[in-house]
Amino acid sequence: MAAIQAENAASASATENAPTSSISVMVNDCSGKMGHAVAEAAVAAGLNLVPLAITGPKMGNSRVACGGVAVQIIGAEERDSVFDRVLNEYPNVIVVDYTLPAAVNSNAEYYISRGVPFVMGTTGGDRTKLIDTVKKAGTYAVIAPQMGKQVVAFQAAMDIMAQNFPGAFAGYTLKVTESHQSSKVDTSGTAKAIVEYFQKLGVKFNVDEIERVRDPSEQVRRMHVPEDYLGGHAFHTYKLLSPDGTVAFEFQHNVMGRSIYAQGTVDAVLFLAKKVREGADQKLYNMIDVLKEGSMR
Ligand SMILES: NC(=O)c1ccc[n+]([C@@H]2O[C@H](COP(=O)([O-])OP(=O)(O)OC[C@H]3O[C@@H](n4cnc5c(N)ncnc54)[C@H](O)[C@@H]3O)[C@@H](O)[C@H]2O)c1
Ligand SMILES: O=C(O)C1=N[C@H](C(=O)O)CCC1
Repeated sequence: MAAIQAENAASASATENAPTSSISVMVNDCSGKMGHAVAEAAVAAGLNLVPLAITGPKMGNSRVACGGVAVQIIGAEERDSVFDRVLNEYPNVIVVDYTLPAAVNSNAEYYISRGVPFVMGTTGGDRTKLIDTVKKAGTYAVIAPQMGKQVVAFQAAMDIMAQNFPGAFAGYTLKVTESHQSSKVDTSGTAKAIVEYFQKLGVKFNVDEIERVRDPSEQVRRMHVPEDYLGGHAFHTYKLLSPDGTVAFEFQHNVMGRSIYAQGTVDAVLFLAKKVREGADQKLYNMIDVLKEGSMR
């Protein structure tokens, strides 16, 4: 730990005067694709990146550079000792979780047990249990399957339409197609969230009907994903058709790379740090709450 801290002291000086350097953030797992993007964005924004992170069980014992900060990656089986060290060194730490669906609920329960505020960007798991557990614990958290601010704005527009015009599209059919990098193990959490709005609008559709495209050649040929982004993209198309086939709607949001999510996650961390400092009554937030606060960079 001392060696890593010494190595990071030099790079930390670059962010010494950053207005946000007082906010310490631990990104689990910054050796993963999204976690690494967030860690780099956090350092670039002047946050104090904790040089320790948790990865999958028995997958630790490595180091990863994030924006010039060397982070020691330790397996989840050692999380108690890791958090003992982190909480001693960074008592006001905020944790960011970009792990895997299988870890969502247990990781959230662990952060709650250690009393740390967290931003849960990982999708999947038992979302009802996740929300209920955090609500019951009263832990400060931002939980969202989509951290890209502009996509969240689209989500909010869908939410407003569903709240104001429930049943407006009753009888319409819906086709949802999502394409992500072939390594993505779950169905798009964003698509699942958007489907809930269409359901409130009266459309009969189940998340099991969402078409997942994961084959790279099909993604290039059919979805027109640029080859450079086959390893990191999120293309979503929603097609609505009236019962008599004479009225059609199509909504799309296509993201290449991970920058939009990384920037949104940093906004979520800054937002949550403010709520913790203020001792806000509300503890559990989503990304629409972050957008509504308006204090985004
Ligand atoms: N909210 C958003 O805007 C958003 C954006 C992108 C990705 N995601 C979600 O983030 C998650 C990760 O995506 P990715 O592309 O980075 O995947 P990835 O496979 O590249 O990274 C996942 C990492 O989690 C680690 N891990 C597994 N179990 C763990 C555990 N118990 N504790 C700690 N770490 C563990 C793995 O070792 C791996 O390094 C997915 O659920 C994805 O849907 C959300
Ligand atoms: O790359 C991913 O994985 C993404 N996951 C989120 C989802 O499942 O909706 C957000 C988009 C990218």
